[in-house]
Amino acid sequence: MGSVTDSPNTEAGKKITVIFVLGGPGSGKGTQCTNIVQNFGYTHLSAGDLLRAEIKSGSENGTMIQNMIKEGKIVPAEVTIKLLQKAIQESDNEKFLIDGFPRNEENRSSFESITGIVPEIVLFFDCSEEEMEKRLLGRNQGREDDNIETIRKRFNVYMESSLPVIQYYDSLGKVRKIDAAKPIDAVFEDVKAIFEKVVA
Ligand SMILES: Nc1ncnc2c1ncn2[C@@H]1O[C@H](COP(=O)(O)OP(=O)(O)OP(=O)(O)O)[C@@H](O)[C@H]1O
Ligand SMILES: Nc1ccn([C@@H]2O[C@H](COP(=O)(O)O)[C@@H](O)[C@H]2O)c(=O)n1
Ligand SMILES: [Mg+2]
Repeated sequence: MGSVTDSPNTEAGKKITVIFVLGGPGSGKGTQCTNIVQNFGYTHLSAGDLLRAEIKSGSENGTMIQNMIKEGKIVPAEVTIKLLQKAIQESDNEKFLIDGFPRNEENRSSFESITGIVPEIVLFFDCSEEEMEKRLLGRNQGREDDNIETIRKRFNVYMESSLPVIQYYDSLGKVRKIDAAKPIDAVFEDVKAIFEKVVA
């Protein structure tokens, strides 16, 4: 990986299928990715989880990443893309759910120019802010950004920077919008219907 090729989603001779999983903070991206992995054999790469692991690893970028996450800001694309590339290269799988990425225009355009990978489809979990706030405040996973002050900042970043990326993919006909306000099992029924149509 690292350069644009004639066959954009090809890495070391294997065809890579990438699905971006987008939606607001707390819309249920991680929850549904777990279900998709169990049922459809994808590997789940959460950009947020990779960044949190980078902090824990004691990397030189750790303090910068931690400060950005506390403020609900988007880490420079170059950092997140390196983590995603490494995870893709180290995996034996060819099918990836990339959760929480691209989060802004810089994420999107840098990923495309650096990797040449284009998503097969983009899953968009659509949920009201009121419901997402309730879920995040009840999540109880010890995340430093699940407090009301940071949650509000994350919502602002989502509206200003992430929604335009979803709109961009919608203009390309790639977005599959899901009503994420339903109960978890009902959301997964809708997700399944979409995946049954995706060519493996
Ligand atoms: N459909 C749902 N109905 C009710 N609760 C849900 C639903 N989906 C997920 N949850 C719960 O909401 C919380 C947030 O879900 P999850 O971590 O999957 O969201 P996320 O989109 O990955 O959030 P983030 O962007 O912050 O990582 C979790 O506690 C999860 O159990
Ligand atoms: N592409 C991304 C994804 C995430 N971040 C930072 O991580 C925080 C948590 O992300 P989740 O998807 O786990 O909610 C997010 O608020 C950002 O600070 C990022 O910078 N770039
Ligand atoms: Mg998540």
